[in-house]
Amino acid sequence: MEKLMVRGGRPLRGTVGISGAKNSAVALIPAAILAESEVILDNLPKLSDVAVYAELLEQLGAKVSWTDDMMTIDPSNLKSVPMPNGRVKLLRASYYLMGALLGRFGEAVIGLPGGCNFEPRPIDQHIKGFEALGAEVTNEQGAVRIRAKELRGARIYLDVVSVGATINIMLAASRAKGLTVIENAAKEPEIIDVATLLNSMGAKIKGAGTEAIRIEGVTELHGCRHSIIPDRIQAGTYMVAAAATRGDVLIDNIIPKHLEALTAKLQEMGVHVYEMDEAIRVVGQPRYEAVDVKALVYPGFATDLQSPMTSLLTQASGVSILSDYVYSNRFKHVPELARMGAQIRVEGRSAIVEGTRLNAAKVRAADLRAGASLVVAALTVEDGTTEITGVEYIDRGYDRLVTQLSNLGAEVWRQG
Ligand SMILES: CC(=O)N[C@H]1[C@@H](OP(=O)(O)OP(=O)(O)OC[C@H]2O[C@@H](n3ccc(=O)[nH]c3=O)[C@H](O)[C@@H]2O)O[C@H](CO)[C@@H](O)[C@@H]1O
Ligand SMILES: C=C(OP(=O)(O)O)C(=O)O
Repeated sequence: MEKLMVRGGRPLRGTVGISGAKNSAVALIPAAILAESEVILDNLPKLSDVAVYAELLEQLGAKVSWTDDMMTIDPSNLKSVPMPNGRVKLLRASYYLMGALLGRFGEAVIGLPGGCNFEPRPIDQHIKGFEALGAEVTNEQGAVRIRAKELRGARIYLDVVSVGATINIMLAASRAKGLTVIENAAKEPEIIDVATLLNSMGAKIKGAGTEAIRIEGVTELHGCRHSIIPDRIQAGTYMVAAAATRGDVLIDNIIPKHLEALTAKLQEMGVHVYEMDEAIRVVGQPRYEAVDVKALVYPGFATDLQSPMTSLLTQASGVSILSDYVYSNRFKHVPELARMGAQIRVEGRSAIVEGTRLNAAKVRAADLRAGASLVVAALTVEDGTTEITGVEYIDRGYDRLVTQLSNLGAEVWRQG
């Protein structure tokens, strides 16, 4: 079993360049199959989720070539092949094949998605959206079968603000007849990125990034070239790691506005954070104040940064409370951090963290960001080596993690 080994206690120092965003990439790749000709995606992150998605597109008959950070997708010979099982189960974002295939072929059979399972993650709002567009949706032995004779635009009010449902409805509606309005839409930067790609392909989408998105359906979409936005969650994780190790790191090639909630929280703790046009410098300090954090939908504090932030708050003086209002049970990192000596208790949707020194231990990443949280925690440990298993989760979301951390002076390596 592969492990990530971390010998901590060294302040991170230097510059780290951030790759394209996972959560954009895994939506842009399926979006490309709505086109009749070649789509080129630049600034693509090297992640296992992206590799799985490339294979899924190949199974559907697309020609995919991926070199460095560029992927070319030729969907001209695509078919709506049923995918009830297999690799669709490996990632959460396989649900975007539902919207994309529905838009292109009027039908799709896709197994219920996998990905990180910190708690049940329903897709009822995606289904509600497809049905509003005129599709018939049935559940057949764990796979979702969606069929529409004709997709017609509709007004869809989301009962919960959902990134996935907003994007999935946008994908299908871009080829529906007439106007679709998504109300109570999610506003995450990745949604704007997908709308930008679709508009470059010939779609007519307005309002992405606000709570009302208007999509005027078109009959055909064409190929284009698009550069993926930087990964704000990877960037945020390095910001947190720089603060936790009392380092001095320039996080480069990012959009600082996407990280405003984290920047404000770090400053409230006493971390020195300097925003530049496309970079943020984080300078750690000897003492931090405890703070309360509420994970919310964008532009609130990102739930994907809640677990790494928990590790940082073990390094603050006093008691911090982290509450997650997006995923109320996203605390699989807590028992593992406790093995490292952390003083944390979970009450309802909150983790209550008392500042303390951490020690080396053998721990397991139960999901992607729980893994990131363990890496941040391990980097603070002054003596001994922390062994982290569950590396396959971390590989879903961190591009060349060992190289990036080593370049910042950390002692990190993979074993086994
Ligand atoms: C691939 C991807 O982009 N993943 C991100 C995406 O996941 P994902 O798109 O799956 O998350 P959502 O925004 O849909 O989920 C937000 C909340 O709505 C609930 N919900 C969602 C859909 C639905 O049909 N019904 C329902 O009840 C979820 O259980 C959750 O409590 O946004 C999450 C919230 O920012 C991030 O943690 C994930 O990293
Ligand atoms: C939960 C995450 O990803 P996914 O939705 O792909 O499982 C994440 O990126 O933290």
